[in-house]
Amino acid sequence: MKFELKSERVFDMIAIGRACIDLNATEYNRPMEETMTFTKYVGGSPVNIAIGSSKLGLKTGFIGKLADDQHGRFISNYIQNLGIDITGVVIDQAGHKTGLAFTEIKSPEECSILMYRENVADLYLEPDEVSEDYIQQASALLVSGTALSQSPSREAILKAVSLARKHQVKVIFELDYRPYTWTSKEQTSIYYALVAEQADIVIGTRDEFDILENRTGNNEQTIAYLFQHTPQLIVIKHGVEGSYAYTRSGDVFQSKAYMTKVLKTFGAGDSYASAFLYALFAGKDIATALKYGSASASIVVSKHSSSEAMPTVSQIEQLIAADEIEAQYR
Ligand SMILES: Nc1ncnc2c1ncn2[C@@H]1O[C@H](COP(=O)(O)OP(=O)(O)O)[C@@H](O)[C@H]1O
Ligand SMILES: O=C(O)C[C@@H](O)[C@H](O)C(=O)COP(=O)(O)O
Repeated sequence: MKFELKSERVFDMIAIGRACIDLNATEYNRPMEETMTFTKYVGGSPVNIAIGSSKLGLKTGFIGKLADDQHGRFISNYIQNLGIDITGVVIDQAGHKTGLAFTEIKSPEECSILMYRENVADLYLEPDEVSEDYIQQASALLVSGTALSQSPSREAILKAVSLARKHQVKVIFELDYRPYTWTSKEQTSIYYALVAEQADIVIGTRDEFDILENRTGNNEQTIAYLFQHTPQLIVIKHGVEGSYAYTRSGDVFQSKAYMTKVLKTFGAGDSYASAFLYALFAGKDIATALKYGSASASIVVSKHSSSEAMPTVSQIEQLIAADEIEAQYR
């Protein structure tokens, strides 16, 4: 079964939200207190997904506010060099800073992120900086949940979603829950529900869907709730236990995670989303798209970064093919 995402537009997908800096511990397998050097990468879930999709061949754009500083210019140059359209990028004029994420890699199982997100430029995107002309040039708009955490970014996102719906641009909502940017779970749930109920595709981990629903639930309860509204496709990830896709027509698809030598666990979600969406755009069926997402995540968790490590189509296909051959001998 397929899910039609592609339409004849200038861009396949425009992502909206944050573009920041990841500083990943260079000496890993130790606590951050003992880490002396960090390697710099572009980071931030929505821009990571744009980077991954662009690397796989999607025509991608990005809407977001960047700080008018060295980090902002690094991000802008990096994504432009990858072929991501930056027409929708706005440069902050009020002295706000680029968000930083220091990542601690204590062991492959024990990773954490220390985020510096006070007065970050991305959360100052104004509604009037979101262009209707730009959004209508895309087949799909990818929205990050974190961008709903504060005004004026919150209103900018709500405007983008409403413009997308007006112009039949498919809305993909990546829940991307980062607790430190929110005041309360109650508040998160209200804004998450507002966008999830208007989205075509909702992607998140089981824990993130619990945040959306403000309860500890299960996948059956989630789909019963969301299919009363606009969503057509719901993807629920369960970490190493694999992931599920549910369609409004009642089909359920499942993919296992592809086991690998894990270096760190972060980056899994963004690489998963970019390859899953790429596969849908490429006309693959949903079951195959789940494999692409899972294989892509497996590749990224074995590497040091989230953005730079995003795989190519052939790396993903080789991993899936190798696993299928191996399965014959299991
Ligand atoms: N340790 C792992 N090894 C291989 N694949 C993994 C691992 N952890 C996650 N994945 C893959 O990445 C996907 C997303 O991971 P998950 O942890 O659920 O998302 P997030 O990074 O958004 O929290 C999973 O469905 C799985 O396919
Ligand atoms: O999203 C951020 O601001 C930080 C990311 O760049 C970081 O690499 C990360 O946490 C990736 O998250 P995940 O893909 O959801 O694991």
